[in-house]
Amino acid sequence: MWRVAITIAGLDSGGGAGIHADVKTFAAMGVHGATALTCVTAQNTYEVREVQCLSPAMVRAQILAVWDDMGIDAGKTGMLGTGEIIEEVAATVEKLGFPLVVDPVMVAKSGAPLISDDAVDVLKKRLLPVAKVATPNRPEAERLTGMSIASERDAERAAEYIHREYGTEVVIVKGGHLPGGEAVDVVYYRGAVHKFSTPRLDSRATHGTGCAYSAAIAAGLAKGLDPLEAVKTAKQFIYTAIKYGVARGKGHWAVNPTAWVEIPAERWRAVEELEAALKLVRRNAERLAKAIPEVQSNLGYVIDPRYARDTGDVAAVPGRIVNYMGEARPSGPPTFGASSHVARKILALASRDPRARSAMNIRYDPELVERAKALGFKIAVVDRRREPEEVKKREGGTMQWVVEEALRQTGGVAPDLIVDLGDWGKEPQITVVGKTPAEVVEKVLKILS
Ligand SMILES: Cc1ncc(COP(=O)(O)OP(=O)(O)O)c(N)n1
Ligand SMILES: Cc1ncsc1CCOP(=O)(O)O
Repeated sequence: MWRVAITIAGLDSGGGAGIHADVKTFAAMGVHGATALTCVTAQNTYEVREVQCLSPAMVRAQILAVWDDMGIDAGKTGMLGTGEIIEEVAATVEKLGFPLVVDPVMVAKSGAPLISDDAVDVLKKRLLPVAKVATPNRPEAERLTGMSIASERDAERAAEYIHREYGTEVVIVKGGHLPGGEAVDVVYYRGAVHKFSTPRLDSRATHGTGCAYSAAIAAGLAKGLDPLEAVKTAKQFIYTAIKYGVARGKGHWAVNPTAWVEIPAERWRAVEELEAALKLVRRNAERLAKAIPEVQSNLGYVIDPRYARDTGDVAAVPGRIVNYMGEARPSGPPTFGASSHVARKILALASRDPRARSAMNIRYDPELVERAKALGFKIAVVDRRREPEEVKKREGGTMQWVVEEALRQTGGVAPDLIVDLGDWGKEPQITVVGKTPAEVVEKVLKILS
């Protein structure tokens, strides 16, 4: 059954925080996202320029319009703007009774206030008592408790205080603003303290973190998860959203809630496409056997370069494509991390030209190069004997150097072929490059015909 979660929050015109972050999160977590907009902000990754809030009655009307039609399984609040809006939201949620996650948003990452000073008191006295979960960060918890928080122990005390003083059932003091190699969230729930941690990411993409995290918890509650299960999943979710943030803008880049579903989808797609290309290899096994070098061949395909970090993100053939009794034969099914050489070349290529996501190494033969030339393929020729000694010594440096040399010749656009003339003890070979593995195999077949 479809579950419905509502975000009662502000709009960030830059799309990084507020209702954009929340609705993306709801979608990625598989619940239907509804919204009750509180305020519009003219905002980007580095500043809030203007703020205009709706009337409390209009906020209530949005919540009721959703409630009267679909019902609401859980909700969350973000930027509420004014004390009057907070009053109205608290009264409405109290009446309807759905579980509410309160992200007590006070200040934007860029430093602009998102709630009036007098409203903080209303938030404490009216909204926190009707909330099931509250997710203050360190400065917000300090403002709600009047305590100074410098350690995990302080965070525990603050969480317990918020529960005791305001009656919120589950209080999470987030660890993002505390020092340490791990980001530890301290959760007070039913008289006990629980901790959830992930490695601290040194990332510029933190705009919208609190929004997406609280939305992920609300999505979990909407699905009927126990609060601790919801927090555990939300913690992994926000780690991924920060790690694969939206690298655009001059300030704090936006978190990327869609990474949660886009990365698994990308990995699935890469394997499917590689499998199809390997079928093409099997159908042309005799012809392709002539292209297999001494070191054997591999055919790799990297996931969308926005998400590619290392060779674990490149699907290839474990045990390579071998020449078995005059037939090209893939030794195993497409697997991530199965290639080192070809994968490193692909990573270097795709980081410069995102369309170049697949490659296959084949035997060097001047005749094949001539045929490729006649076909109009773009060719770069790299003499590895010119590779600087310090690059040779660096683990994995050679593949990167070969690609950089090739791209230097083609003005940064990936060529169809990189001809590597080899070195002492290094077999010369040709790397055929393309957008997809099927395109690469087609190119190899054309050169061989
Ligand atoms: C409209 C709107 N709502 C909330 C915020 C807060 O987002 P951010 O500045 O990224 O802070 P965290 O929520 O991540 O702690 C905002 N800027 N705009
Ligand atoms: C050994 C070697 N050297 C350059 S390509 C190649 C074969 C494919 O290697 P990998 O399976 O690591 O991609």
